[in-house]
Amino acid sequence: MTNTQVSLVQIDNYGPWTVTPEPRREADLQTMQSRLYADISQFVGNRGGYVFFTRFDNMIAVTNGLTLEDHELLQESVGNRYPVTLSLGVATGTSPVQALSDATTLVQNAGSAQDDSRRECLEGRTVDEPHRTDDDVQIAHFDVIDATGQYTDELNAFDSFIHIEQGYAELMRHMRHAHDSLSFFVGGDNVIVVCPDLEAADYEEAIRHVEDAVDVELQVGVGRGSNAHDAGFDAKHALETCRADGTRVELEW
Ligand SMILES: Nc1nc2c(ncn2[C@@H]2O[C@H](COP(=O)(O)OP(=O)(O)OP(=O)(O)O)[C@@H](O)[C@H]2O)c(=O)[nH]1
Repeated sequence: MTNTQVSLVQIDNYGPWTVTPEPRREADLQTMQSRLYADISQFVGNRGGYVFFTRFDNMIAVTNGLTLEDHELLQESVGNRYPVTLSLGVATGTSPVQALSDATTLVQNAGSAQDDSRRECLEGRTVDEPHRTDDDVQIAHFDVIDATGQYTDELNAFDSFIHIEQGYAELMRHMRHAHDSLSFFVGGDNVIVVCPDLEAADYEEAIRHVEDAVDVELQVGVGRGSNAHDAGFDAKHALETCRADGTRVELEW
């Protein structure tokens, strides 16, 4: 059974910082946000986790395998190298949505996102040995079938983007409300979904739902593992099987 460890990463007091002493140049904010995301992705990824940029000021990570000491080191390292600091909430559970909700509550209870006195809080708990198992994390990797032929090579780049984003928006809402899962756009036509214990029929239903609602055709590979990388890597292999065999749903276990 899944036991997903989810970390909420929130930049402390970021809103006020972006306009103090006066509004900062947008390109500088975009550069800082994307470098911070890249750094956190490398730190978490080197330890087997995934982090998603989400809203950039709030990022969501799957951190099975990372300890609270790892989280502290991330805070220290970012605090030493960036003009902003991070607060972190960590929670675990069979439902990724519930785990994220608990992680969020921990950060919210420590203070407002725009409270100057709340800095570098670290709240929560991790899944530690001997409780870790090979199916703690379930990752589904969705992509749009033949996005290149349907959109990229056919429409202007912005209209392609609208189609892809519509598919993403419908999938993320449906997976959140019908299947207790967290979906994240990761570039191109790809969406990575952090799931509880779902079965092939659940993914088939979700794909049908998106096609009926917004006419975007998806395929999905699904993997399980003790951390996000292991589960996500199996999901990528399963997606390759979809591409090779023309199937819509492949589970790699
Ligand atoms: N983040 C991420 N992006 C990917 C991955 N694979 C493909 N992409 C992106 O998706 C875009 C489209 O690639 P594909 O999904 O292979 O192309 P397609 O035309 O949809 O073809 P099929 O998937 O075979 O139906 C690429 O340009 C990349 O931007 C992946 O594993 N991770």
